[in-house]
Amino acid sequence: MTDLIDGKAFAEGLRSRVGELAAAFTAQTGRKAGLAVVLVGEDPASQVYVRNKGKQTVACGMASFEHKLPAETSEADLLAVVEALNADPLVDGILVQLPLPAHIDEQKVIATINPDKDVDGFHVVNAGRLAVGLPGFVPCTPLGCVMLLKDRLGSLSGLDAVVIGRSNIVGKPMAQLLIAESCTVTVAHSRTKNLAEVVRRADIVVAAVGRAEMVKGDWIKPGATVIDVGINRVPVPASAGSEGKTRLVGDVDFASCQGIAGAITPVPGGVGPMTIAVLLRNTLVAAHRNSGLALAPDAI
Ligand SMILES: Nc1nc(=O)c2c([nH]1)NC[C@@H]1CN(c3ccc(C(=O)N[C@@H](CCC(=O)O)C(=O)O)cc3)C=[N+]21
Ligand SMILES: [Mg+2]
Repeated sequence: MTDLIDGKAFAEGLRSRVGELAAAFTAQTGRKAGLAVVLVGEDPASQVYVRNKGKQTVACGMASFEHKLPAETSEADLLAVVEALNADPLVDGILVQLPLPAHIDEQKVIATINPDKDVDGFHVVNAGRLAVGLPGFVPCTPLGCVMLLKDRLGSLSGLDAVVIGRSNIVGKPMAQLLIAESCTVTVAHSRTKNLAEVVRRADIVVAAVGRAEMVKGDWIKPGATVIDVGINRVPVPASAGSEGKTRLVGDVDFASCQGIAGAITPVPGGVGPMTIAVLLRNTLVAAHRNSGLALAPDAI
């Protein structure tokens, strides 16, 4: 039997703890913890995420500041918005929605965010802190994955983990976090030889390649825990009334893992909701640090 890892339910629990601590923060400081989200352009998927983030931020008792800028916004104007948010004492966390339009240098924008407001954990200072084991902000998706893994497995020490994907946003920080949990970590990617065989060694598989249903059930060691980070919108197979319809699938072929994996995250309802919940958690941590207030490291 393959268990379902219910990321949606876990994320709800995390958000309710964040909500309680956010209320305590407001009682202590007389203000709400604040998250600013900057969206450049009109990408429909990005608009959905930004709207969900805004709603969940408010539902947790935090302040949401949304900055929607036209697709033609110049890099200089975007940098000026980020600098204004850096200087705003009501803004604890800043998220600039990626990807940005092609005429804007993403690295330059990320480098402009104050690392202590970088709740995405994308700034090189936070990547460096993670790499050397200093406290800092950890990217939300991989941190959410580790929370789900520890909830399922307890200690991860000594387990073989294979991360498929080497992005700065998921694959690399995921590998760092799993090393910190004392896993034996392999980072596989599009050039990996014998990928199926490499994945077959894993007790933990984290799929973050961005290719719909690429990881097949016969790549999975029986009983392994499978975390699917992929969010791919694919056309629904042709049938009456299905024209133009799409559905979300992960990077893992979910159906073929049934009866083989010990546990698997679904898409939707797995890692996605955790990403937003961890973002709110990081924002609350930022609010405490930036106000000089203590928050126990294991409080959330
Ligand atoms: N600076 C920045 N930080 C991000 O964290 C960031 C970003 N840019 N750009 C876009 C990606 C994508 N992302 C998701 C968040 C939640 C879901 C999520 O909640 N997904 C739901 C389904 C949502 C749906 O139906 O489309 C689920 O998996 O159940 C998905 C994707 C954050 N991102
Ligand atoms: Mg890759």
